[in-house]
Amino acid sequence: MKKKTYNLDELLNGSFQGPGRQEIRSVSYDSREIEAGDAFICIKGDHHDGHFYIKQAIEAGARTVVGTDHKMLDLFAAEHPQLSFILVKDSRSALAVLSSIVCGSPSESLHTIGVTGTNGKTTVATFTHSILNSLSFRTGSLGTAGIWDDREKRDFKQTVPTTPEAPDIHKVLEYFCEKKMQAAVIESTSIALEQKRLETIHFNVAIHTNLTPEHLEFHQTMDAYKKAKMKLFKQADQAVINADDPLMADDLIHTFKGPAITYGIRQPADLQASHIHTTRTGTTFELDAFGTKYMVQAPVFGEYNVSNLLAAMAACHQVGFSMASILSVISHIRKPEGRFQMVDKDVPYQLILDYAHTPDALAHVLESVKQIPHRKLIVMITGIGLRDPKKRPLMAKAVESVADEVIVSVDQPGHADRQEVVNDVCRGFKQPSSPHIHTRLHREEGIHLALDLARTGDVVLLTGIGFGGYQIIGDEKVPYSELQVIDSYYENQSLVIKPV
Ligand SMILES: CC(=O)N[C@H]1[C@@H](OP(=O)(O)OP(=O)(O)OC[C@H]2O[C@@H](n3ccc(=O)[nH]c3=O)[C@H](O)[C@@H]2O)O[C@H](CO)[C@@H](O)[C@@H]1O[C@H](C)C(=O)N[C@@H](C)C(=O)N[C@H](CCC(=O)O)C(=O)O
Ligand SMILES: Nc1ncnc2c1ncn2[C@@H]1O[C@H](COP(=O)(O)OP(=O)(O)OP(=O)(O)O)[C@@H](O)[C@H]1O
Repeated sequence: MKKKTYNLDELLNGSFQGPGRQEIRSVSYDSREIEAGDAFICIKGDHHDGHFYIKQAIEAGARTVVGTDHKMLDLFAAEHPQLSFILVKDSRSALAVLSSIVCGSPSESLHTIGVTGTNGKTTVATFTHSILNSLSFRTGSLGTAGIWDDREKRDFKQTVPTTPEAPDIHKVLEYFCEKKMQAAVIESTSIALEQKRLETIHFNVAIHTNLTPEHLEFHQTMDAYKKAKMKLFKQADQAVINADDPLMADDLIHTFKGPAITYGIRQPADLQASHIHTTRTGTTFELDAFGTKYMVQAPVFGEYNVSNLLAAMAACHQVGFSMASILSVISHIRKPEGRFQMVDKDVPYQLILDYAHTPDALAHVLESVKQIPHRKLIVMITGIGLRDPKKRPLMAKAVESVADEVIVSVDQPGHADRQEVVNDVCRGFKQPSSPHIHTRLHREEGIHLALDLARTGDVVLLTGIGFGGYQIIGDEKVPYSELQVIDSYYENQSLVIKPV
C-alpha cells in the first residue's frame, strides 16, 4: 500500500497536536489491524472504547491518532511529540472522511447506486449489477452476497455482514476504480447509515425497497429505523421509490428533492407491473413504463421479486439506459444465491432455499411457494440468536396456517440459549403442541428432519440465514455451508423413493 503525506488540517476539522503534516498509509478503527504509517481512529463501541487501545496502535506503528476523548489524546500527545493527534467531534464521521481521502476519493469516479430497505437489498443489488454488466456498463457490488467486480466474487475480507466499515468500503471502491469499473452498487443498511459508514459517498441513485420491523435491538423504535434509512436519500441525486410500501413511500415522495421514479404492483407508479403469472421457468407480467406497455418474461419467482426487478430496472434507467435495452437483457438476469433458490437434486420433491429471516420476508416467500403445486408443504423457520427476540414469535405466526409441517430451529445463536430461542419462536404458534410442529436446536438437524419428512410431490422450503457462509456461535464465526449439509444428507441416504 502506498503512503502519502497530508496536511492534516485540510482533511479534518478539529484540534491538532503534533506535526501538521503526516504520512498516512491506511486508516483503521482497530488497533489489532494497525501497520506502520496508519491512522488509528478511536471508536467507542458496545464492548470497548477504542481510546483504550491507543497505546497498542502506536506500538504497531500508527502515526496519526483521531479521537473524541481529549484527556486520552493529551496524554499520548505529551508522550509522543513526533506523532499527530486530532480531537474531533465525531470519530465515525472522521473515519469515513479519512478513509475516502486516503483511498483517493474513489466514489467520485464511479456511478454509485445505494440500495436500502428491510427486505430485498441483496436481490435488487444483484439484479442491478447483472443488468448493468449485461449492458456492458462495468459494475461492481458490495453487500451480503460479498464483493463482486463485473465478473465474479472477489476475495475481500468481510468483517461486517452487509455494508462494510468505511475503510473497507473505500478500499473496495478504489479496487473497482483500478479495475476500470464504471459503477458500484452498494447495499446500504440502516445500521451502516446510522454509523456513518457511507457518509462521504454522494450517490447517483438511491433505491428504496420496503420498511418493516427489523433491527429494533439496534434502533429501538421504528421511527429511528426509518430515519436511518431516509439518510441515504439525503445524500443522493436521484431516487427509486417503492410506491407499494406503506411505511416509507409517502415520506420519500414528499421529501425527496431530485428526480424520482416510483415502482409498484398495487399502487399507481411510473413503472407498474400487472397481470403477473408464475410459469415453470419464472414469471410473466405486463409492464407499464411511463405509459408504454411491454410484456415481460423473467426467470424470477414470487411477486416480491417482480417488485425487486422493477426497482433494479428503474435504477438502471436512472443511470441512463432505455427501458428497451434494459428489457433486452432480463431473460438471463443473475439471481442471488439462497434467495428462492431451487436446489436441483434427483429427488421426487422440490427443495427450495430462501434467506427469509424477517416475518415479512417469510410471509412473502410462503405466498409465492404456495403457488407451486404440491402435496405437503414442509417449512423450516428459525429464530436468530443475535437479533431482536420480539421478532421470533412472529415467524411462527407467519407460517402456522400455511405449512403442513413446520420445523423450528436456530440461526446465528451468538451467546443466546438455543432452547430459549426455539421457545420464543414457538410462543407465536396458536397450537404449539401440534404433532406437525417440530423443534431442533441445530440448523443441520432441522434440515435433516425436513428432508426425512419429505415424500413424493412435496415442497420443502428451508428458510433463514443459511447462506452467509458462517454461523456465529458465541463470539466465533464457524464456517457453515447449507449446500454441504444438504449434500451430506443425501450422501448418507440411499435415494429410495419413499412411499407417500
Ligand atoms: C452492533 C455493532 O454495531 N457492532 C459494531 C461495533 O462493534 P462494537 O460496538 O462491539 O465494538 P467494540 O468491540 O466495543 O470496539 C470498539 C472499538 O474498539 C476497537 N478495538 C477493540 C479491541 C481492541 O483490541 N482494539 C481495538 O481497537 C474496535 O475495533 C472498535 O473500533 O463497532 C465495530 C467497529 O466499528 C463494528 O465492526 C461492529 O459491527 C459488527 C461487526 C456487526 O456485526 N455489526 C452488525 C450489527 C451490522 O452492522 N449489521 C448491518 C446490518 C445487517 C443486515 O441488515 O443484515 C450490516 O451492515 O452488516
Ligand atoms: N421486496 C421484498 N419484499 C419482501 N420480502 C422480500 C423482498 N425481497 C426479498 N424478500 C425476502 O427477503 C429475503 C432476503 O432477501 P434479500 O437477501 O434480497 O434481502 P436483504 O434486504 O438483502 O436482507 P439482508 O440484509 O438480511 O441480506 C428473501 O429470501 C425473501 O424471502
